Amino acid sequence: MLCSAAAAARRRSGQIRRLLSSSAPVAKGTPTTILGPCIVNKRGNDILNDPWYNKDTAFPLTERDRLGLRGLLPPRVMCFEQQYDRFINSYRSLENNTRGEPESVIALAKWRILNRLHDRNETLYYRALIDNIKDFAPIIYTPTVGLVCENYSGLFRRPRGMYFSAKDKGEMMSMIYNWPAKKVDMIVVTDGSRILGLGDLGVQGIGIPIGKLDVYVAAAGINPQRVLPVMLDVGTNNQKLLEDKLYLGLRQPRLEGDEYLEIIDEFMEAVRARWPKAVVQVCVLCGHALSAYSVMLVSEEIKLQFEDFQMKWAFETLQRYRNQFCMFNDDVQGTAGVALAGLLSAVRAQGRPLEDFNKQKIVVAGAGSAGIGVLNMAKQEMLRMPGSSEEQNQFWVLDKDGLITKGRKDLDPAVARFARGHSPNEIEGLHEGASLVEVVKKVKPHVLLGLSGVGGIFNEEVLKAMKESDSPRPAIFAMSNPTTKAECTPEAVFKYVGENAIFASGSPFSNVSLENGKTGYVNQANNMYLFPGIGLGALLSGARNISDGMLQQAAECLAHYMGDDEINQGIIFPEVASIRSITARVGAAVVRAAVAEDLAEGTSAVGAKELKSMTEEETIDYVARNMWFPVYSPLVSDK
Ligand SMILES: NC(=O)c1ccc[n+]([C@@H]2O[C@H](COP(=O)([O-])OP(=O)(O)OC[C@H]3O[C@@H](n4cnc5c(N)ncnc54)[C@H](O)[C@@H]3O)[C@@H](O)[C@H]2O)c1
Ligand SMILES: O=C(O)C[C@H](O)C(=O)O
Ligand SMILES: [Mg+2]
Repeated sequence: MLCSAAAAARRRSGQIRRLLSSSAPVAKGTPTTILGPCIVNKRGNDILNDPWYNKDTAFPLTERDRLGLRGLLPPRVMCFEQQYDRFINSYRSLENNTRGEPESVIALAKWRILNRLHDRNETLYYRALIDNIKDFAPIIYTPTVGLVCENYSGLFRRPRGMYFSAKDKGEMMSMIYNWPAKKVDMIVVTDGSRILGLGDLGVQGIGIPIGKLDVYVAAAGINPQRVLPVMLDVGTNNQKLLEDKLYLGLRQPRLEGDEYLEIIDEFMEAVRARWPKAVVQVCVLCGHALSAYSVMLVSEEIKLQFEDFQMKWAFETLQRYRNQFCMFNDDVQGTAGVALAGLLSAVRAQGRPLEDFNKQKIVVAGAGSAGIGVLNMAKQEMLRMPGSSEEQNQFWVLDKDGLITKGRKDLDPAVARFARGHSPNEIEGLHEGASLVEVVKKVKPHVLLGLSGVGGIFNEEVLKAMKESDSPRPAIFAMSNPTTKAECTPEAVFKYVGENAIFASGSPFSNVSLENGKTGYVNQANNMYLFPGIGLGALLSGARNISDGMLQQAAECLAHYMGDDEINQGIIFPEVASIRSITARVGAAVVRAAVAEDLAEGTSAVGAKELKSMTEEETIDYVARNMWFPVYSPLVSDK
């Protein structure tokens, strides 16, 4: 049926077709597109209340008749495009009606309207999200997701995802079967202990896995029926929450040590028991509405993303599970790749060859899970450059106690490699615990990178010192989230460091209009540019583990995505709007790295041999074609 909003709709479907590049030849070995109707077992209100099947007013008359929907909906049948326009219009009028109100009020109002749609009609929700990712990402993801987590117990209306608590010890193996979906491709799990830069938010941290998985669907086309957000509630040390009458989590201090690990171990084993390799098989037609463009993803092994665990558990769980499960820690590994891409772009922006990366002086504020992850990956990259050695230390790392030197008492082994000084007393004119401004003044770094979780620490004095950087294009990465925790604003950077500065932040900021009429570009250095591609690449390669090589290739892919012209202007990361195309490339880079390392076991649809025979372009095409795309599918057979 053609609807009256025809012109806009046609334009949009043209864009969608191009996005899917369905005219491109199918890569050799690509699984065939599955067409044809899926049959739903439900009837009547059970369908209307199931966001996966629900089409609201768009159920055609035949489906209304045969699914017991007649009389449960107003008589007029709307088409998808009309519903879409109606939703976008109401979203825009909300924007108009809330003008002038505090930002947090507007952001939460926007989140509510999107969340209601998510709860009601997933097809429409994900289509709106994909088409408007630049506008909606800051609502369903960073920074608004932080506000949602802070207020989660009050905002809670309907559950989403699974909750395993310390009280469920011994029960998880059976609980995992309460999850209704037979197949799960991607799990994002948190224990809520370090939510963005907001600290321990206990059970309220569930908002993060939900937001990350929304990005997985929008950016990587992971089938939303096969994602599982998980909260492991082992208590909280947040006194305010423990005293909050509305708090929905366990009212007890966090478990520590073996008690903690026993909970995580039990959850991991439950996941393995429910979705082991043998159980997951090729499924040609199953009971959910596949889009006509979709290709079935055949998950061989579940992929797990660990998110927002406090540092000690982030590293411990990564070491504990990375060889046994197909998992990665986004804050340690995803962030590292994004930061590395930014660091390499900063070298290019200076007009220097990439080999000069090992001559960059880099000051890092924050030696936590993200900071250490970045340092390790950057060091690994430097060691690949000619003339590098383990002894050469290009990093100055600060934590809450200032510059970290070899003289630091109880030096954390993870950071020892980057501590300054050959001996406790010889620290190049700086001292243990030196302040950020002292370090920047003395070192004149090429890059100042913040992963401290402390807003505003790149203050006027620090930024003015960065103006004296040895780089013609000093780079400032204020990567802490959410917005209030950013180490500085772009306005301050372009004012105090100058118009040549390169700026990137973890949370989104607007470009800055400079006094000379030029634009000061703001880049978003957020792991959202990598984790969807890492997850999708791992899934499609059928890799059992996610290796350093796969992560390295993902980062390099992102680093090379931008052209020289853009880099010269200070644009070092792509537009969020192009996230599907970036993710296709990153995913392909991950698949190819897995193949090169002999880790790719392939899937039931595309075997290891076929993956191996694909060219780079064919791999990108293969990844892009395996992205789920939301369209209504017939729910009754017309045969
Ligand atoms: N942009 C992204 O993609 C991205 C990815 C991961 C983490 N992050 C953000 O990075 C921040 C840190 O995350 P994390 O997991 O490393 O946290 P963490 O708690 O593990 O580490 C924080 C570190 O910052 C240090 N610190 C505290 N105050 C400081 C100060 N005044 N000066 C210098 N260092 C200071 C702490 O000592 C600690 O080493 C969070 O805000 C998080 O949201 C951003
Ligand atoms: O969630 C984000 O926006 C990025 C990152 O994972 C973080 O913890 O800050
Ligand atoms: Mg995170």
